[in-house]
Amino acid sequence: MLPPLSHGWAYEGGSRTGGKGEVDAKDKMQEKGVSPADNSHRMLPPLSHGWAYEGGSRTGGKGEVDAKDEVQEKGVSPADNSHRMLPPLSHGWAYEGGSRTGGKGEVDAKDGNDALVKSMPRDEAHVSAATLFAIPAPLVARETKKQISDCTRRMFNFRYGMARSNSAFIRPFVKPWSGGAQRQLAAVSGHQISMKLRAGIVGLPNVGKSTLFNALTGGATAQAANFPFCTIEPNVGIAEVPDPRLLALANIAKSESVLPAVLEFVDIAGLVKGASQGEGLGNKFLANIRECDAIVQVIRCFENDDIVHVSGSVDPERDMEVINLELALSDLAQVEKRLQRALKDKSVTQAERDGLQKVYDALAEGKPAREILPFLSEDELADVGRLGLLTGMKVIYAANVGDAELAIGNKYVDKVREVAAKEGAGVVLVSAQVEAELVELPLEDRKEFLESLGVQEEACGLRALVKETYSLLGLQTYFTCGPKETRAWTIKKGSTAPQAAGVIHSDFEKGFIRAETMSCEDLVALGSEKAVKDAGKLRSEGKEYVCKEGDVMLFRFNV
Ligand SMILES: Nc1ncnc2c1ncn2[C@@H]1O[C@H](COP(=O)(O)OP(=O)(O)OP(=O)(O)O)[C@@H](O)[C@H]1O
Ligand SMILES: [Mg+2]
Repeated sequence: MLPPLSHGWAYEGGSRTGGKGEVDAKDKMQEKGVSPADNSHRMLPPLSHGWAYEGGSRTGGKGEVDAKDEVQEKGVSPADNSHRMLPPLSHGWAYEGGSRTGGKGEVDAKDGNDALVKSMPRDEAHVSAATLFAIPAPLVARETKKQISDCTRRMFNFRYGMARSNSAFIRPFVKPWSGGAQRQLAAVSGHQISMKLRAGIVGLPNVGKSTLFNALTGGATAQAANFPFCTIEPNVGIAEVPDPRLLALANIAKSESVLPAVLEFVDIAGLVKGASQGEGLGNKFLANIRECDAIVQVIRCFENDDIVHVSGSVDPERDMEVINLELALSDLAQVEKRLQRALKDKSVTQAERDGLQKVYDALAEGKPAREILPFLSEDELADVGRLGLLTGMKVIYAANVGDAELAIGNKYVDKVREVAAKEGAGVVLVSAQVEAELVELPLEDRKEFLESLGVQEEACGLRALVKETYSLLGLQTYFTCGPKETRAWTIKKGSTAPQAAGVIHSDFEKGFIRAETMSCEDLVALGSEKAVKDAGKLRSEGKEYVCKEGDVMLFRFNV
């Protein structure tokens, strides 16, 4: 029986029913096919506000809870959250928890207007609004499925989950709503949207994935500890793309706020040999990685007898092979299943079947899908392209070394480089351990700490990893810069000025006239827009202009 709450609960996915149900009861829980008595194991904490439970909770199912008054966040007292007061909606809201930096949300609104609620004062938002207000785009009201065009200052409903990391420890995590086919994600702050892409972190158990994830996302969302299968439920978090140019620009414009570009990372359970046959846990969560745009494969390259290696020794080549094989087998199973269905399904075209067959053949020969996908026609790709094949994604190998080796690497890293070179994949040297220590330090001390390790900030670690992911995904940055904010925007390489404008708002693209453009380097070197103009380096670019990395742009548009 549930505690007598004055607001509703929603349950979904039945541990007992096997089906889905939803409850919205004032004081009594009703669930399809489950009598209240059966639910005694579902007792929830007697809170005056809501929680949501998700797979791995004591229900084993999914749920979401509406809160009325305010939201309680793990480790943060309600007083601290006064700025997160929930709006008096008939429909409730839950907020991001665990870390203030991670997660992305869901617009929970009856219609677009319902989603328009109180904004969070900047000074209280310990991280940029970009990270807090990260939501799938285009914004869609959940119930009406209508697109919401005005994204101004909304609060978002974050689903909570309870992950059981081991038998003794239960912690909340943030579960994203991936919005079905809306793969293109965006971060929202104020009235602006920027493109956000996702990278999935995979690797053997206990190699440092969660440690790296936490450092990347600047929080402690994922439990990281020295035992294999520490992570069970996937963690999702947003990493700000570090860019020293932002601060330099913000200083010039005396901007009130600075908003970096963001990338999203997903941390899943470790994969082991035989995962595709159900060994271990990771395979279950590969589905989360299928929604990603790229893969970061963490390879253990540090020696430490205290940290268990599931295979008993450090051997990057073997480890890479195990992981890549499991990814390929998982893809093979996926394509095979789909192919069988497609053969019976009359709505699937012959070209689509051919596409599936070609990919199946390549995978069966031990080739990654990325080798064959570029050779398929658009029609052939239509079906297989939706499968989110893991071996079809670009990979970055993150060679995780001990702190002393971050500057120069070691023999294991050389091995990773050798294998990666054959595949044409990138390698980034990181030390999850160093990164975990770095995020604890105040900004001004980080550089010094890295210098003590003989490391140049940009050359390795998270910055390099994010940068590499960025370039792997074919992305580049441009800036908008003014007294209100300085902001980095993500665009695909080769984007034209109107396309770049469209990342901010579709109206900017539609009504594009010109873009006042200067290079970030010029602006920083000359110190003001006026100086850039006087030096004849402020350009007025038109519709055909292909943006360059680091352009600072001001769009003139007319709608
Ligand atoms: N570069 C490193 N040097 C030394 N120790 C490290 C390094 N990276 C990670 N570790 C340690 O390895 C252990 C495992 O880390 P973590 O929990 O992040 O691994 P994981 O890959 O997420 O594991 P799982 O698959 O079980 O979830 C932790 O104790 C962590 O501190
Ligand atoms: Mg982990």
